[in-house]
Amino acid sequence: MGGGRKRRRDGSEAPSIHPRNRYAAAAPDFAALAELYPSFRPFVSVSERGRASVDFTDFSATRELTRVLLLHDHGVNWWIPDGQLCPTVPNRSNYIHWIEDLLSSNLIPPISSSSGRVRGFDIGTGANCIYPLLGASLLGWSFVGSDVTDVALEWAKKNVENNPHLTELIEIRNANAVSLSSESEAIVREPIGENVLEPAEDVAMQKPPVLVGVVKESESFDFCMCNPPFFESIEEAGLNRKTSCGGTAEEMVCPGGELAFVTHIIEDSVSLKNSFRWFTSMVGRKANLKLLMSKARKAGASVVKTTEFVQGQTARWGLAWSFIAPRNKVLRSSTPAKNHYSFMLQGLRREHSAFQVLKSTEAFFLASKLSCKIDTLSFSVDVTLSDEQTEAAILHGDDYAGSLEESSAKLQSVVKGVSFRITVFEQIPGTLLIKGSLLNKALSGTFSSLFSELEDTLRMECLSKTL
Ligand SMILES: C[S@@+](CC[C@H](N)C(=O)[O-])C[C@H]1O[C@@H](n2cnc3c(N)ncnc32)[C@H](O)[C@@H]1O
Repeated sequence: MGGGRKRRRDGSEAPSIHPRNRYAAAAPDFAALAELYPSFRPFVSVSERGRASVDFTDFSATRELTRVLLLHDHGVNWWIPDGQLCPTVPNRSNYIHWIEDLLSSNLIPPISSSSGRVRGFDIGTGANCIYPLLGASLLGWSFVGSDVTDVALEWAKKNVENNPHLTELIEIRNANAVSLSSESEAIVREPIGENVLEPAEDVAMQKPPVLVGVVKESESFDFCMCNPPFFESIEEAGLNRKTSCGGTAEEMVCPGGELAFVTHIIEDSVSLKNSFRWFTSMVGRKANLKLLMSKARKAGASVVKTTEFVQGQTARWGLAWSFIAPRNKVLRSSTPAKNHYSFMLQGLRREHSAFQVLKSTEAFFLASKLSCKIDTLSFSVDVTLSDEQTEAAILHGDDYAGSLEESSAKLQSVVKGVSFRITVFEQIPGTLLIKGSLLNKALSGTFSSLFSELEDTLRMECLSKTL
């Protein structure tokens, strides 16, 4: 997922605009847009060399640019009142295309949808309603967009109604209109994991509903997405003076910041695991991303993926998780099972020594609730699935594509004990080779998907690379 990448000064790969983004080949042509849209003209200045530019520290200029890009390139009529959060169209499109990648990847099987149309849930759609408008106009997806403030709900509805070709596709829902005392709300408020940020979880408990109680019982969605209120205070929100994208306290701030908000989504996702194929959220801090990945795993997610979005001056990540068992990757009669996998980590800094990576590998399997034994002499980690985990992988997972009888017969023949071994080799300083060997052949599907997740996790921790 992602296109060709540039290297940062520290050797890690910088994220790049999604290859299917409308602006991947060429950035918006301000001069041409100013010719076509007189209302945009006052916001465009042309340098002596003839280069047209827009002052991104001017809210009115940013808003007018968004308006003309949505109109010119997407056929969408759009407006927001002064001060509301103003989205940048190319940046927001990257999140939509990443979800498109997740949906089309073979990682997990599709859910059956009655209409055949992709259906998404945008948590906190804002007055700008940007994700439903982009998803519906670019890809024909349908959406429920939720919010809690009067201004967001009023303007999101206006933005939908002003586009009659999209009104059938987008429903705006007031998350506060659901009863907080509903039974479903009580079901979800069981914190996940032990001791990972209890204060944030406590704060999340007092917040308005996010998914549970807002999603109706009979509903199912291909994905949810969210650009959460990132900050704990409006002072923290006001730190980026290089752009003026507006944003009121209600939009940008929530008690506990993004960590509490996304924790709330993860907690809700446990109760709604069968109602969504993918749960996703944007995350603004790398330290939070790591914590949230671990929370999703502790909550029982079977797949956790991340990406880094190109987002101007500020870094932003995408986090996705699912409870659906990963698809069968091997063990079809025509596909021989693969017993060895490997990948390289290059351009590592000193703190990412072979020992540290070995410890991170151990932490990854422990977070996935697997038992493992680290050997610091041979630089290896042996991973063992319990009998129950092995049974679940074979009978309910996708490690075997045969009938129930065949699966049971296979179960009898499974050799119990160490399932696979991960070894870390230092090739040259700054380059590590990670090898995985399957010792219990019955678990090749589980092994291949866990190894691919380990690769994603180590790359994210060590290299800041899109996964
Ligand atoms: C950072 S803004 C994102 C707006 C828009 N999606 C965007 O990307 O520009 C966060 C939004 O979440 C909304 N919000 C806060 N708590 C919420 C909740 N419990 N349920 C739904 N929306 C919520 C806020 O009102 C705000 O509009």
